[in-house]
Amino acid sequence: MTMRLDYLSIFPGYFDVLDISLLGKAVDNGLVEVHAHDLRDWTHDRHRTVDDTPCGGGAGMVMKPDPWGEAFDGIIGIEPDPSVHVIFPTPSGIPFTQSAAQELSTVERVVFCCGRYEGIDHRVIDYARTMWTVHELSLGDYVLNGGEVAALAITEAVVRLIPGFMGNPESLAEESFSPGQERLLEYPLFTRPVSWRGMDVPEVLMSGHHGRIAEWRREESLLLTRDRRPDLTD
Ligand SMILES: N#Cc1c(-c2ccc3cc[nH]c3c2)n[nH]c1N
Repeated sequence: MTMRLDYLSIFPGYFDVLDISLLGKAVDNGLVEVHAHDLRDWTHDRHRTVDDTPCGGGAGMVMKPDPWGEAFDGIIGIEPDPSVHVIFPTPSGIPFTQSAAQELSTVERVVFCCGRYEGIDHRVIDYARTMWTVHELSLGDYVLNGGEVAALAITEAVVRLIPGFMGNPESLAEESFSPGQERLLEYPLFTRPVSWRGMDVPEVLMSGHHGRIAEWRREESLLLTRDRRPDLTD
């Protein structure tokens, strides 16, 4: 399966980075197909206007619905298709989680709508919900200036789960938040040299005793999770 990823933004250059590193390899291997679009290509005035003042007053500007609608028509089409997943990164969205990444990794087409200013006219989201499967997702409780960075983070979390992307799929199984990990944070990692600036790798990890190593790692995960993410232990 090839996953097609579209990005709608007034800063499409943000997505040039998708041509490098592992993601670039996924593109070369035909696992993903990436298309970034400049929302201003669907404006018709001299200034290529995409924003206007908010109805009801308030600070900042709101993204006009017209360019989004015409971009949808051009990029996705005018017929409803629930197999297309449209993602609106937004601070008011549902927290993005590993399980959401897992679900999205099986989808064939994802369109990211990256807002700027104070956000996008709500009718754009309402319209998208009549046509496609819509996800309003938040990366976390902090404020970004737009949806592009969130779209990149969601992309990386999703694409790495596509079968065939990771050289060694077993490495996915032990990561924090992986299914079956009891929602435990990953244990501390070490590699050579065994001694570095007066600090040694824990002896148990050099013992070759797999049972004790597994026990040490689980205990470390439990301690870390209890200390940093007690919410995961509920
Ligand atoms: N996802 C997400 C976000 C955002 C975000 C997303 C889109 C826009 C458009 C204008 N400002 C934005 C902030 N802030 N914090 C998050 N976790």
